[in-house]
Amino acid sequence: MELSGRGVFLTGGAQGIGRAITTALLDKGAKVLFCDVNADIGKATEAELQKQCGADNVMFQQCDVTNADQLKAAFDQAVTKFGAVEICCNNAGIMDETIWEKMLAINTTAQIRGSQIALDHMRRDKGGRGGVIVNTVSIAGLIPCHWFPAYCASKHAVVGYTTSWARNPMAGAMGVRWCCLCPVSVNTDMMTSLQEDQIFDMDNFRERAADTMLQPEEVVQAFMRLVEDSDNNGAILEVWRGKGATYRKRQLVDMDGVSNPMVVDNPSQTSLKPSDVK
Ligand SMILES: NC(=O)C1=CN([C@@H]2O[C@H](COP(=O)(O)OP(=O)(O)OC[C@H]3O[C@@H](n4cnc5c(N)ncnc54)[C@H](O)[C@@H]3O)[C@@H](O)[C@H]2O)C=CC1
Ligand SMILES: CCCCCC(=O)/C=C/[C@H]1C=CC(=O)[C@@H]1CCCCCCC(=O)O
Repeated sequence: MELSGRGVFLTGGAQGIGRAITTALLDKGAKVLFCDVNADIGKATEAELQKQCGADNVMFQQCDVTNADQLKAAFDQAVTKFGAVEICCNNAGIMDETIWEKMLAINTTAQIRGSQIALDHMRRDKGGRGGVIVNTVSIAGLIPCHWFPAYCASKHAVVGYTTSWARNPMAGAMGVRWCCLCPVSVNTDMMTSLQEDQIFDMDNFRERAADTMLQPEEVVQAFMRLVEDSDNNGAILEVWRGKGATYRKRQLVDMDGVSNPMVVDNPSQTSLKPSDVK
């Protein structure tokens, strides 16, 4: 997928992984509306990115993703500003077991709602242009993690949701691809500001996390692979330090959309192209 001129909607973009993704998309010529609950950091990021990439290409909107009306209004603003949204990144997330219901509302419910809003807008069978929805999950969406059971559950749910839509028999007609971005620990505020009571067994976690920590830019490279490779749908892309990004699962698709999916589990098969699919 060529990114130049594409409209993007991204949540949780004021800092961390969301900001890094926004910056990389702008560098490739896309136009991004990012939202965040934190207005101070959001506005400061907007000012910096507008200076770097042009005031017309990037815009911030304050939005609490757990508020359905605010989320829809922010998405609609991106559509109005750019003409269409063809890339949607549901990225906002928190890690705090003490407020697990709020965490599920942000990490799971809002990512599902954001996906539904994007699908309604993008689907070709209802007049849209098609597109790709990337949900920022985590390795914690794929394996059990004793440090944060509720966080882990919030992420597993998103993997189930995202990959289920990818398997929809109407996927080809809808022309919308679905992807899960699954990094291990990343050097962002989420990790550096983590307090003792927010997870279990913190000392053990810190030891493990320190050994595996990625920089946001490494996650961005994986994100770009998901978005730019129009041949995949239902992709679960793991990102580990030292190993780079590896597909756990994806479906190869026809060039014109997402028909004839073939599930590929073996990373050695991931160089297959749709023409290889029988
Ligand atoms: N940092 C890490 O080690 C990893 C993070 N992730 C995931 O990556 C995503 C981004 O996290 P990071 O950039 O690391 O964290 P971060 O804390 O640096 O950035 C998250 C952003 O989301 C925003 N946000 C939080 N609640 C919100 C709400 N209700 N409405 C709108 N925005 C809200 C925050 O204000 C912040 O700007 C999250 O979904 C997280 O679960 C996945 C794997 C590892
Ligand atoms: C290889 C062990 C890494 C464990 C610690 C870690 O890096 C955790 C990072 C988390 C921060 C936010 C997330 O979403 C990350 C979850 C990653 C879970 C990895 C669990 C791996 C294991 O149990 O061995």
